[in-house]
Amino acid sequence: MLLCRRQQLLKPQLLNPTNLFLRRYGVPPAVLNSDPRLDKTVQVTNSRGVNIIHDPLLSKGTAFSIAERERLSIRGLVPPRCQEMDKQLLRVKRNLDDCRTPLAKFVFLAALQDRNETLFYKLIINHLDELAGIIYTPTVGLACLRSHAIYRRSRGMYFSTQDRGSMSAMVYNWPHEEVDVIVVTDGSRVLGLGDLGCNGMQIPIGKLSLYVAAGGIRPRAVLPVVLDVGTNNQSLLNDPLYMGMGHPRIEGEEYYSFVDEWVTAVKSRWPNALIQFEDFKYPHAYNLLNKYRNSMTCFNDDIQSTSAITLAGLLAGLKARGMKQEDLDQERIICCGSGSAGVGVVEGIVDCMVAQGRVKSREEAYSRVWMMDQHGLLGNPQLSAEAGHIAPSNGKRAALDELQRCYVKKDLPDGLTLEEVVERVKPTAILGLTGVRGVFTEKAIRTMAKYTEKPLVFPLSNPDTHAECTAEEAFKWTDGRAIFASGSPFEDVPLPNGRIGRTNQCNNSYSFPGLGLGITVSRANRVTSSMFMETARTIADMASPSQLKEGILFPGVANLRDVSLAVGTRVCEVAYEEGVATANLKEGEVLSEVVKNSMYTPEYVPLVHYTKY
Ligand SMILES: NC(=O)C1=CN([C@@H]2O[C@H](COP(=O)(O)OP(=O)(O)OC[C@H]3O[C@@H](n4cnc5c(N)ncnc54)[C@H](O)[C@@H]3O)[C@@H](O)[C@H]2O)C=CC1
Ligand SMILES: CC(=O)C(=O)O
Ligand SMILES: [Mg+2]
Repeated sequence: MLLCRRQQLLKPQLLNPTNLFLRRYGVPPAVLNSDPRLDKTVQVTNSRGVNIIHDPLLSKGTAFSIAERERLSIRGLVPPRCQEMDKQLLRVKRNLDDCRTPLAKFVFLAALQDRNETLFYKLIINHLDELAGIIYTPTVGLACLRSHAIYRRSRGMYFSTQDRGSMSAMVYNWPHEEVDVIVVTDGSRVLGLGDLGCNGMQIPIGKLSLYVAAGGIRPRAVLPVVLDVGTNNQSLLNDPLYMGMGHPRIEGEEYYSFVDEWVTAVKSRWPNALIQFEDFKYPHAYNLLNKYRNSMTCFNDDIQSTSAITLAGLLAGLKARGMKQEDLDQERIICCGSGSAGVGVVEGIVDCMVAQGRVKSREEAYSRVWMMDQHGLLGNPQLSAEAGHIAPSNGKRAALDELQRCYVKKDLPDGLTLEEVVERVKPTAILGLTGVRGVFTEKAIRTMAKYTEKPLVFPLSNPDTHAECTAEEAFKWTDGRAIFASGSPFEDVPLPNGRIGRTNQCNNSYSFPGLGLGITVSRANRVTSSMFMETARTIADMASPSQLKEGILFPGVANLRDVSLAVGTRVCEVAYEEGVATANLKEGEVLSEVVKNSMYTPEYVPLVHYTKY
């Protein structure tokens, strides 16, 4: 009886039972097979009435058709006029524009996401340029700082120290069977803002909103997670509104076995899900990546996808100066910050130089990069002593790890200041991954500009208040000659000669949505290094010659969906080339079309009620 009724409502298109429909709507194979006419242009639910209105994945607000209201028992529960999405968009945009501060906009958008995800994503996609800076950096940073104060409704899952021993049961509390992408943080290094404990939840939420809006992952297939292992942030611990565990962070073996329990639990329910590690402090970030990268589908965003976009910036920067991508070995690069992101970025650069074959060895590639940390240059302490002064780093710097040691400059004194290094090295590019405002000093940048016609100045730390310098400073100190890219958005800068100093956003938001798209479409069982290098190359090729001439390295944020499609397609190809793809391609299928067609677009589809008795 029910099936007959349902059949009347469905479009008469034949579907292959193995297609995405199964995954998208959670219809059991038995049902699908009994009704081959089901089409992905309908959504099946076992909810009814007010439960539909209050489910953000199903709700259409005022847009339910009269037929839907009838068959879903929601007649009278919404205002009488059936208003389509265009009217709703008008209303929410007006309301949004009335919000006075970025944080108020953030709260408004979060509430919209909690009411109606389809409308939320439509709004975000239509205004990506304007709204990426609200749901993502810089405003998401502020939202993390204030998360305990602006809390309205829970989103995602929290696993805390009081959940040890229960995680494999807890994962079944998540209401959705299908999870494609999980972004997980322990809140230990949130952007450049430090340890924010479970307030860090806003970061996985924001990242996953971009996974959906830019990468076309389905909203019901994403899961934001916080691992609450305590916090060392005393002001949060003292705050009566703080919602996380009220103890200092657990460390060492206790910490790693906690994460291990979570990984095991998640893999037991969603063995194919991609896990993105996000904003874990150093060295946990590396230790976790190294522990899990060869046994499951995971990557670390700060280490690996930041490396992809920064490499893309450098490769495009070469072209913007009339050189070729293959000339990367011609660069002299100072990297301020030798933590997770810094080391990840320089390793990606070295990998690329080696792959290009212009350097004879990895060691030769290391020689093109000068690494600094808060104690100055990673150099030779012996030379500092011989020069008669104690290296500023002496006794203060923790022992360098294996990767950091590769970048130590034996021919330069340890602990040299940035200005001293710039004077000696005459860099062509300077990268900031310190999380500290003002690290790029006027003297350092002016000196750099003395020796380099078009210096690449990349203050990549987030949010904008923690950038190593501002766009205005970079252009002023280089007489408008800088090629500028920052982690958080900066406005273009009008220059005295009437030209415009173009700013670029060099943020992993250009890389991770496409990576996730390619990985999930190919069902890759591993995330390989080539995926990141190919992501870089793909993005580096996207700016037009006229844009490059103006100093524009990437398509604007408004084009993130196109960037993700291009990256997703290339990553998918790499997955098949390297034999890590597990999804079967059908004869004659064109990969770019498969990827494109799999991308979620926020549209209302007819809702169908179905319960299996
Ligand atoms: N644009 C983007 O896509 C991304 C940007 N980032 C940003 O990078 C920053 C760092 O992130 P992580 O590497 O994960 O942090 P981290 O804590 O692992 O590393 C920070 C590094 O900066 C160094 N440092 C601190 N003060 C310094 C100073 N005055 N001079 C030179 N070095 C100094 C520290 O010694 C440490 O090596 C954060 O602000 C984050 O927002 C991170 C990932 C992606
Ligand atoms: C963008 C990013 O992942 C970060 O700043 O940590
Ligand atoms: Mg991050």
